[in-house]
Amino acid sequence: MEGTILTVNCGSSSLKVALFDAQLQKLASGLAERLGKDDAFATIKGRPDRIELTAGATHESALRALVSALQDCGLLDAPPVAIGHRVVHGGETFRKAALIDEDVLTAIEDCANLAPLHNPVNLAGIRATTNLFPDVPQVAVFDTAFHHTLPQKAYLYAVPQRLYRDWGVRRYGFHGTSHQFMATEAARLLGKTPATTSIISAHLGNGCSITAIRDGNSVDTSMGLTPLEGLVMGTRSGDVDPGLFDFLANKGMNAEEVHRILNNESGLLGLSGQTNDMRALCELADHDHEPSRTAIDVFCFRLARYIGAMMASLNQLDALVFTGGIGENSSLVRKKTLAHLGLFGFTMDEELNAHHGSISDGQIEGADSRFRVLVIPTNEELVIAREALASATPGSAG
Ligand SMILES: Nc1ncnc2c1ncn2[C@@H]1O[C@H](COP(=O)(O)OP(=O)(O)O)[C@@H](O)[C@H]1O
Ligand SMILES: CC(=O)OP(=O)(O)O
Ligand SMILES: [Mg+2]
Repeated sequence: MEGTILTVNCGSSSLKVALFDAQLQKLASGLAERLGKDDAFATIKGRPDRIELTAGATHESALRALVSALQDCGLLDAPPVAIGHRVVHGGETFRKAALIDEDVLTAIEDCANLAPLHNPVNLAGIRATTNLFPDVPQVAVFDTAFHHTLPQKAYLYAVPQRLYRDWGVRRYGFHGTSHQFMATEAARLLGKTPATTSIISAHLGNGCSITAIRDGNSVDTSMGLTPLEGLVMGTRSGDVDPGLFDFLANKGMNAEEVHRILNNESGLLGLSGQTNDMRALCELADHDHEPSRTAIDVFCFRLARYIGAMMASLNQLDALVFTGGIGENSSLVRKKTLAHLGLFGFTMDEELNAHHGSISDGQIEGADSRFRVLVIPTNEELVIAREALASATPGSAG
């Protein structure tokens, strides 16, 4: 079949789009940043000129500008055949991608109280593309869907069960499209099928999460009710003692302030006092900036602890996989993390770790390692495009 598939990933102040052909080859991608601010702008990858956006540009106006830039490139002369949207929280309602109609929109709205930072902007993106392309099928692809196989022992918090029954308080997990892609890619690289492959997938981007995947199914993951739990992230704390809330309340802080500290001012940024950007932190650490070293140490140690914890959910481990901007690019983070895991039998090949980019199979473990360790670039957009095509035009996608 012919035609293109547009994918849309709306973040709080950014918007990422990608365009694929019907064979799921990427044709173009674009990014709008600093939305809502005076200096909002957009770019199409590979093109030097910035697309100026009006001050305070919304997701809708940015999307319109990016679509018209794609049209100027001759890539979107006809409307796409399907549009896939990343939707962060699908609660317990969505176990797979859903073709968007009024009921689905209402259900996504209902999940918004579980992800107040993410779902409302995801909905804004859906409304924007609906206005631009009213006749094109739109598909919601949920971060949480891949984790619907979590067993109860992994998703229940040890709090009164009525919190789960009445309000849906449980662990959901996120970054599902990336973890799912890792399961498929790792199986391919190992010459196996996903259904018989068990991995630990570490997605380390601005948001970070780790998932134990047993025979292709998510069986434990580090993020919980919201994308705040678990690993140290760019600006999010990950795990803290829940007693901290009390403590800060007694210091006079309200819920909003505590939320801001833990979501926006913590993680690598909070520890280093400088930046949430791992690349910049590595440079600072090279120049003996002690707080940056500390930030990297805490990040890697937390990650190593979680890798250990994920082993409890598996009965075999075919590979530990690193992905996301940090996982794919930071040899230092991989090295420091694996250094904590000698007792499990992990070893690393320094050369392979430093130069994995030139090696197509992604291998970085040492010859004597008990387990394979792989570096695999993630491709959430491809998963979204594939799901969108499959849901919008059943029978056409492989
Ligand atoms: N060469 C590199 N070395 C270390 N960190 C890197 C490198 N390249 C990118 N990163 C880090 O990856 C993170 C962004 O990851 P990415 O997956 O692109 O984020 P997002 O979650 O927004 O998609 C940033 O912390 C960035 O500094
Ligand atoms: C759910 C989540 O953490 O997403 P991101 O990594 O895009 O912030
Ligand atoms: Mg990314």
